[in-house]
Amino acid sequence: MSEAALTISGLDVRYPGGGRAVRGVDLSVAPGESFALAGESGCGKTSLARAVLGLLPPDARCAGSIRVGGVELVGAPKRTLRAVRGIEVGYVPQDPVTAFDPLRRVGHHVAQAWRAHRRTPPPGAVARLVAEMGIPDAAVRLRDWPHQWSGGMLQRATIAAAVAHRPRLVVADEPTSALDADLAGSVLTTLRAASPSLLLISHDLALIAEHADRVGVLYGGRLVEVGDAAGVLAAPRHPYTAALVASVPRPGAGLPEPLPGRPPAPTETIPGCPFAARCPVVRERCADEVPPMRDGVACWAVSHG
Ligand SMILES: Nc1ncnc2c1ncn2[C@@H]1O[C@H](COP(=O)(O)OP(=O)(O)OP(=O)(O)O)[C@@H](O)[C@H]1O
Repeated sequence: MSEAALTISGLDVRYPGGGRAVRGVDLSVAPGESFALAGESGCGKTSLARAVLGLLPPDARCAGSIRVGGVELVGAPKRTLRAVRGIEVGYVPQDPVTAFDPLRRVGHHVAQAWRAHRRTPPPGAVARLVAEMGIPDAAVRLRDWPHQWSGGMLQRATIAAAVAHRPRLVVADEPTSALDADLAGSVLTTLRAASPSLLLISHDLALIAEHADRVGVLYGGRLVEVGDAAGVLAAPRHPYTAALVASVPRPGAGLPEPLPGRPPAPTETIPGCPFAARCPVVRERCADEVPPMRDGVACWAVSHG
């Protein structure tokens, strides 16, 4: 079997003040795979993505292991993280408009992918790459200013920059949240086709079902369900995933059911299942024992009937 593009084991991310945003997460992304992380706001998706990119704030603490292409990133010196980021791991930001300097031409931004590593883009490479992302007349259009491009075109340019060095993995944190719904699908199709493997952060379950091979659902910093994306979202097994799916409005499906209560704060110490306080099928042991991940679900009610 070929080596995973990304292997995360026992990952914890803590912020000053005791906030534990990610708690003991294990996951891996295979070469060629698109893996999505889903969950409510505050569940730890961005903290996990930033840990992989080596972009956590300096006072954040990371424990456990993150391996990309055999290189351990947790505890690695800044020099190693800089060498990996942009070369082994590409990054597609959330909002393409703010990612561009309005006073620099679009081509300058894409060429930064080389300059950031003290390299010069080979002749024609920037235009070729941007054309591959579906921008017509790329060589000419690269001389435009960012305001002359639409949000969808700019996001395609950031994808071009993210894959310039043929990384093992692309990390994209809500890459379509600033785009119209009709553009989101086509940009994700481009992103997926351009990425050798993809860690996609999104709260849009419909986009995940369509554009990810597997999904991991995070709740209170813990992974509660992992599996085939379309399958998990069509027939969720964890009560939290089921509640998340039921809270999405769907045409012709009546009113969505809002999720009652609030997710736990990262500063809370929760001895058992993080979802216990909101769970419709809660058992006695859920309050005291963290359910282990079994067969893709971390839930006492599912794994013990
Ligand atoms: N720099 C920080 N210092 C302290 N706490 C932080 C910091 N960044 C994030 N947090 C907290 O960690 C928790 C997880 O945040 P994170 O941004 O990773 O979640 P998320 O699922 O990506 O949410 P969103 O979708 O809103 O971005 C939240 O409670 C957040 O307030």
